[in-house]
Amino acid sequence: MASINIRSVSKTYGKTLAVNGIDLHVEDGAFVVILGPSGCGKSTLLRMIAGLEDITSGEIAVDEKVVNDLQPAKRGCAMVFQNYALYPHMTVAQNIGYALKVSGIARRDRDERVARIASTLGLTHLLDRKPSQLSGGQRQRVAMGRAMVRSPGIFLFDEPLSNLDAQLRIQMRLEIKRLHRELRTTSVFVTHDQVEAMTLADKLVVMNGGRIEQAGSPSEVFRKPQSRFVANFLGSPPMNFLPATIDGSGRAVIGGNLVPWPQLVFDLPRGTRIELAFRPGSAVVAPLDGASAALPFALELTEDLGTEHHLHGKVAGTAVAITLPAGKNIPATPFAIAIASEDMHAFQVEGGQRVAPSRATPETIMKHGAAA
Ligand SMILES: Nc1ncnc2c1ncn2[C@@H]1O[C@H](COP(=O)(O)OP(=O)(O)OP(=O)(O)O)[C@@H](O)[C@H]1O
Repeated sequence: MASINIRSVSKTYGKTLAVNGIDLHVEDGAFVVILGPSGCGKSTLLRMIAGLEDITSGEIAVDEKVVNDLQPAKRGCAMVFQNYALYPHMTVAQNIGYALKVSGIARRDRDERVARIASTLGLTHLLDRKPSQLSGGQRQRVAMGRAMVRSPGIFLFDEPLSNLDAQLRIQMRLEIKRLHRELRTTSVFVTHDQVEAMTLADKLVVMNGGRIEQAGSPSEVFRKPQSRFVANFLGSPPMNFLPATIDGSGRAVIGGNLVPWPQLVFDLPRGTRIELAFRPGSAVVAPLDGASAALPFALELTEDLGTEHHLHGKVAGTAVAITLPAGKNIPATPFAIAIASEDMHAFQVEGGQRVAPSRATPETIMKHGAAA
């Protein structure tokens, strides 16, 4: 096993800045997932760790040894690709054992190791088949076996599940999780699938435009997104964003009305444009009586998904979607939606950074008025 230290790493292709000053520490035995939209630089970063791309500036160290100029084979990394990259003319056993053969390991040792790995991955009965005689999931397992056979210090996964159908994806995801629990090999896994990222990661790294937007435990990143980009990227259905303006006393105004949360006082100049944001599942139906901390909701459309209802409508002219558990009654009359103040996030329009309300004290509530 090994740790990885990435320090101020950048990569340019001609005029394209693919990776822009990344700092990242991957602890020994950790499972780090790099998540981001297409083109954000995640594969380039992974390929630089593997040694398949030169580093334009900065350094990458494995166990504190700088590997910038080290050949891929000497870095102790094994990579699993999206397209499996199996040798079509070799059997499963030969594919898995190839790296051992090349490095001169004796036949008996080789067979033993291949048999052990095949058994771990449930491939024993397929050892004599060629890749063309395997399903997508089986091929992916062979690719994993080929990576595991050299007992690398680091596994690098480049979207390994994206060619599989939905059911197989879930199955392989669980298998990768089980294998990591068993082997504890330091792993870096690149994906644009947020469910994969949330379920596999010890540490989740969200990338955008060649930079890290946020890194932390999946629940921390989900619960406390540090930027509008992260807030919008994680969660399905996505977060709702309500444009608001800060008034002279630090309170947010939406559609000409003061928001009904006295706790939400921001240390921002009057006129600053922000967005208040909440997850669809954070809202509950409330009476439209003006007494509760709730926003009037103009319902337009309801979708019944069996386990939950999706309610689409508007709050002060902005499209909003909320989810309610199946079995909850949807009022026929106009209603409001209530959201706990701690479930409300706020982001500056300028730059998209998270803004925290200044600490609400009884004095601030007295000063600004308890509108709730
Ligand atoms: N060999 C190359 N030559 C020129 N530009 C490249 C090369 N490889 C990648 N890029 C560019 O670098 C940026 C990052 O690409 P990269 O493949 O790392 O993104 P990604 O996040 O892995 O995307 P995807 O999820 O689509 O694979 C993109 O703008 C891409 O077009």
